[in-house]
Amino acid sequence: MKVVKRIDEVRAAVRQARQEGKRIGFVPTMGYLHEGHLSLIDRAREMTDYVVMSIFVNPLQFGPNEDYDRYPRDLERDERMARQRGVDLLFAPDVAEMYPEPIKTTVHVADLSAPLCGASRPGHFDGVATVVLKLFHIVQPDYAFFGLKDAQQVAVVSRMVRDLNVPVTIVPCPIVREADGLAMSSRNVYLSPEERRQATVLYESLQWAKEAVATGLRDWEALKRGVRERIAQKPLAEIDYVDVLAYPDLVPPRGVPGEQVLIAVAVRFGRTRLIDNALVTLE
Ligand SMILES: Nc1ncnc2c1ncn2[C@@H]1O[C@H](COP(=O)(O)OP(=O)(O)OP(=O)(O)O)[C@@H](O)[C@H]1O
Ligand SMILES: CC(C)(CO)[C@@H](O)C(=O)[O-]
Ligand code: BAL
Repeated sequence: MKVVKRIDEVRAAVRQARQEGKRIGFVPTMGYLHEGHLSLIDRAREMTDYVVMSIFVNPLQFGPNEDYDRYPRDLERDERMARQRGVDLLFAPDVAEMYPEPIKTTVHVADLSAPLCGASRPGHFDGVATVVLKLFHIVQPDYAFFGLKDAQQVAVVSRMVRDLNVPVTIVPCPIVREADGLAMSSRNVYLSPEERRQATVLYESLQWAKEAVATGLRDWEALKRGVRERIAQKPLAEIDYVDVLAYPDLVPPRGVPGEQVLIAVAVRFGRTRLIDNALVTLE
């Protein structure tokens, strides 16, 4: 595995791989890798011949009172894990390489950026869309792999790619969970042992909601209430949002057969904000 910090080094390595006839796969991350990230590498290796991973904690997508400064970072460990899992090129730029001057051009994906995490983190998805488009232009991948743990991010990035004719195929990948159901996340390391125990309520309440929809519940307010009540039973949990929206348009569901419905939650435990979701296709 080659590790590079500069954009021109990425371009040279990818040009070479392409000349060798290889299909390019791309896995963008913010690092502090776990099995969720590594599952994206596995998928990329199945579908492509040359896997590029980026590790960049993007300041543009963090609000002023969020955890940019304390976001967990360990590049040495990440390098080891990425190499072991079969990444070909690891791109780990610093902020000055990605943003050499204050950025004047940003990407805003209307409507899809507004609800859910967009409402609690104003400007977040503009920061995500902007850095992802920059990374796509730097790497020029054929396929890019994103986890459905960030289902809204998948919707935003897919729409950006469609609207702006970016020549890349977005591959959404399933959520990887701990044995007790908690979705893997770099932020899980912030949790105290007691918070970690109570955090399983996200998955448990989503499982209940999935089951309720499968057995015919179509009253979305009642569904949200049920999820909220379950989460509220945990004393350390503070709900940010519980929402039910059609996917990927993120509008109120019509409740018709074949429609995909996203049940999404964000919950704070102390200073740690966790997200999780379930996608169900209506019968
Ligand atoms: N548990 C998971 N299962 C599948 N994909 C995941 C999982 N966690 C993260 N990903 C995906 O990995 C990519 C990089 O995400 P990121 O580096 O933000 O990791 P993260 O663990 O989600 O961090 P955080 O939860 O702190 O935002 C994204 O496409 C994200 O959806
Ligand atoms: C896609 C991404 C790497 C952009 O910074 C980030 O939002 C993430 O890790 O999901
Ligand atoms: N996984 C989304 C990155 C963030 O929380 O900023």
